[in-house]
Amino acid sequence: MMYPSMIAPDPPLLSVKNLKTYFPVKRGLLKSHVGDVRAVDDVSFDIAPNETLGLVGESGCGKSTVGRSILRLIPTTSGSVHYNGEDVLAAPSGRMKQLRREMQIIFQDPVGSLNPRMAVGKIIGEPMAVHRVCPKEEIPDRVADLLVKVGLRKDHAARYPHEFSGGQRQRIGIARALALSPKFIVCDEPVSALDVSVQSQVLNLLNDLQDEFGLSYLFIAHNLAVVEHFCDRVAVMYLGRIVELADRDTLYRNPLHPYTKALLSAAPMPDPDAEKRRIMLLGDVPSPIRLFKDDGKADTGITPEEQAELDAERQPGVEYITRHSLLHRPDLVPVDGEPGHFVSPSVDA
Ligand SMILES: Nc1ncnc2c1ncn2[C@@H]1O[C@H](COP(=O)(O)OP(=O)(O)OP(=O)(O)O)[C@@H](O)[C@H]1O
Repeated sequence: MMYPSMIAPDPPLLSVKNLKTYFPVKRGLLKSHVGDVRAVDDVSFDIAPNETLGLVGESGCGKSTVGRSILRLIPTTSGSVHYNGEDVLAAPSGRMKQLRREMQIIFQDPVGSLNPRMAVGKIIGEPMAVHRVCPKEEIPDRVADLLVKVGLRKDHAARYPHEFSGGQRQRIGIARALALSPKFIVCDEPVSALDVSVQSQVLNLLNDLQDEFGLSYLFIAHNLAVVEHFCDRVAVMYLGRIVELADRDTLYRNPLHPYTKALLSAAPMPDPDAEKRRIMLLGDVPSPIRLFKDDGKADTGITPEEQAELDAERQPGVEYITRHSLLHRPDLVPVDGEPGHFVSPSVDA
């Protein structure tokens, strides 16, 4: 199988190969196993030192599950994750604790992810104490330095999360992620819950911190416009699989997968001169439990009545793609003449 990884400079900091994370679906009194939600279904990519890879797709396509699987916050089904050449998924618990210092996460919801009963200084200082990164008495100074680095004040350490705005809370979340001097951070929709004006400030902060500390990011977002100025490469995810991967400029200039085209068509882009074809996605995302029939063909799951309903939504001048028609193979094929550009072939219904 062809891996999109080949384009990241060697050796990569993070290498994900054929990652699968399925959640069992259990039904009935006996809780029998009736199938699996294939949240992540054969995903491969690399991230180079100092690089940002964007992972983009609609809600439920499996982006967060990829991030959590890499950090071993949830169990994976199969595949491998290597960090600096080391097998993360097979690391014994003692080693995993050390690896966690280097691999961190910033969550979407700065409110829910900060303990409301802890002062900010404790929230940021606690990981330092647990991992014994320095003598205890040095922790307050380190916390103060981090607060200033993320654009807050030293005296904010004594305050509680509810005393801050959404953007400030996300800065606290970022300071907490930086507390252990990581090299790799999963940024899981870090600006989605923030006002647009605040979003760019937090993105600028993440950019500056990347330069200062040589960080690599897996940047998860549902909005292609957000990742446009932030990511070096972008992977587009649909139904547990990557359907297209390319460096940022290539992807925005020449999107090839119909799903990427539809996402770009829906995203508000800053270039008013660019003539944009309107492409809309129709219908629900198919269930990730059962995507294929026994003969290997795509299970579109659409009845003639549902098809008629979808047809009724159509407007003139707009190209429509039904989400059910977007099932695709897990392998990515290189695009001729565009190094580093990979796209997955569709599965015939
Ligand atoms: N713990 C779980 N148990 C069962 N199913 C789960 C679990 N976590 C996620 N899923 C399912 O896995 C699929 C992928 O979810 P995931 O949260 O990774 O998607 P996402 O792209 O990050 O979406 P969002 O942006 O809404 O978080 C969804 O169908 C979701 O319902």
